[in-house]
Amino acid sequence: MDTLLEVDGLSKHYGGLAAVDDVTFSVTEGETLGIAGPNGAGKTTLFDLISGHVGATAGRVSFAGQEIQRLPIHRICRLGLSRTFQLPSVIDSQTVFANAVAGSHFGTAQKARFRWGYTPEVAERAHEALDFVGLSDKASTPAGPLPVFDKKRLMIGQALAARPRLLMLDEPAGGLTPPEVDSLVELIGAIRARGVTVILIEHVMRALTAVADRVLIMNQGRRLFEGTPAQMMADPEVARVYLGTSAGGDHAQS
Ligand SMILES: Nc1ncnc2c1ncn2[C@@H]1O[C@H](COP(=O)(O)OP(=O)(O)OP(=O)(O)O)[C@@H](O)[C@H]1O
Repeated sequence: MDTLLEVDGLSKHYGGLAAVDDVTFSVTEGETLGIAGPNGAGKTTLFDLISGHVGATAGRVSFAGQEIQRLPIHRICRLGLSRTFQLPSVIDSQTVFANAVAGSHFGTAQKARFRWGYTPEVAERAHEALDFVGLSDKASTPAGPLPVFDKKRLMIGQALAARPRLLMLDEPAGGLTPPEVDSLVELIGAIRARGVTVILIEHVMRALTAVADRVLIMNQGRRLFEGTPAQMMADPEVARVYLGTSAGGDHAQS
């Protein structure tokens, strides 16, 4: 399989703090990579650097053979890389459908040619994405009052409406009940089955080990470990730095 994402020597410094410090890894097309590590390890900053939300201090990000570290967010999205956020970032005042349209439109290269602001193709992608995440029946309801899992699914729907080759999920299982985590694992399995490459940051060990082919553990901005979920669970350094901590230990029970 071909390499889809290549991260090489990527760093982000905030003054004297190296939030991400010389991180190198790659992701193969069709693979699911899990990222975990203690709070403040630099996981979200790593996502922000890859998706273009934050500029790198040093290093290179290559997506489908093209360097993207200096491209604006919408260009990166239109190349086929979309993401979700740790906290549900849906537009509360808009309907579920309008939220999906926003994601679909963001990922579409063509300019809006219709006076109501989106093309039939954009609407079609939005409907299809809502159907896929199981929110079609709520399409015309406002997003604001939705429960957490619905908002998280909507965020995933928005990202999928952009038709990504690579989907990056930031703590999708955070705040969910155990049955919701099961549904999420199923949903990520269905996304994988479509051939979409997935990178997820996840503290909930049950979710991480269920979906990830490979795991990258970060600590203090650096890569601490890379291997299979089984190798991770047996690694003494990962146990010492992450799984043995209250964060990792508590979440491992979830
Ligand atoms: N805009 C910023 N300005 C200054 N420091 C920042 C900024 N963003 C992140 N940091 C710092 O960078 C480090 C890494 O933060 P980051 O949010 O990437 O960690 P994380 O691994 O995602 O943590 P968590 O699991 O708690 O979400 C932390 O020390 C954080 O305080």
